[in-house]
Amino acid sequence: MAGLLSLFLSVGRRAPPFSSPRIPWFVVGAAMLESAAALSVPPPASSAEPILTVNNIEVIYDDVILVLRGVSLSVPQGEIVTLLGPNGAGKSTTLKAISGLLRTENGRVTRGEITFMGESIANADPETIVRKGIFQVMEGRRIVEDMTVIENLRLGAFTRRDGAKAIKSDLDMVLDYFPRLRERTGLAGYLSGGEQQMLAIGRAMMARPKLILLDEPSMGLSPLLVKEVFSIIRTLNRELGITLLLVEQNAKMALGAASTGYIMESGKVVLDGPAASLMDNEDVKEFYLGGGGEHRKSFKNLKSFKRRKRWL
Ligand SMILES: Nc1ncnc2c1ncn2[C@@H]1O[C@H](COP(=O)(O)OP(=O)(O)OP(=O)(O)O)[C@@H](O)[C@H]1O
Repeated sequence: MAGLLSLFLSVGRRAPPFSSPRIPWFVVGAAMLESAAALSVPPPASSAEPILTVNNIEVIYDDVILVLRGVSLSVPQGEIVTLLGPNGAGKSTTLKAISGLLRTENGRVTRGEITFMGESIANADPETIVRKGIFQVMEGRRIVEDMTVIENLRLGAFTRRDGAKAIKSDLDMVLDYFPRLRERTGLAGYLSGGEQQMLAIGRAMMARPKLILLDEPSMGLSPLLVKEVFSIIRTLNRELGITLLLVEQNAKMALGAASTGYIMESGKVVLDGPAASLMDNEDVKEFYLGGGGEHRKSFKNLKSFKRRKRWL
């Protein structure tokens, strides 16, 4: 089942519409549960109860490549939290550590704890994590291009056991949120980039998630489509109460939608706080909201980073 999950999370991006279906069946290694030390709970980022806490995690790929070093964050129930940072900072790795997809890339959480709705999920298998209510929409959308829109959406419901009627009703609900998709009856490979992103989000909704991990939804989209996708993200959060953890390069859009932001660099969180105050922060403005560009400095040299306490 982890292989099927990997199918639509990991492949399909570059498949031409009429190519033959390729369904790699990942052989996921045995669970490598670490006896993570009991750590204190991070301070709440808002008044809402956290649905997810990541406490001081370390992640290693291929048993040797240390990528995350003591990352902590808290996602309050019903809110949108964003994770920002330059390429290679470890944002996607953080999402994969939460969704369990790390193990499909020979990575694992070697220290720290991840707690979802009070239960430890660090190093659990991806299917178990989907069943608990977390669904990751991977960077690059990863829809299955040689399946139709409806077939892609139905894939999102593959862990559900509540019957065809409930699934059909959710399919209609998703298509109501994405009316553009209702009109697209051909193969998903022919959808525009924005429609593919909508399909990827719609497919996540079909799993009835409590928390969606969304990796760079604005990637490769025109400014108009970015606005449309973010408007849908806000609507899903407001109307369906879905909590979102959003990784983005578009800091302005992400901080505009989120209640809380975390900024990562070189495998660590270097700054965090309410999204509105991050928007007003001079360093964030310089680094992420227009200034800086190619020559931006590192957060690690800032006094505010040096003063920042780690949750331990
Ligand atoms: N499967 C993997 N095996 C080994 N190293 C990896 C793997 N995936 C990512 N890395 C490394 O981990 C580091 C963090 O990568 P990650 O993709 O998490 O960063 P990111 O902040 O999401 O960046 P981007 O915005 O470019 O996706 C990088 O140095 C990357 O090369």
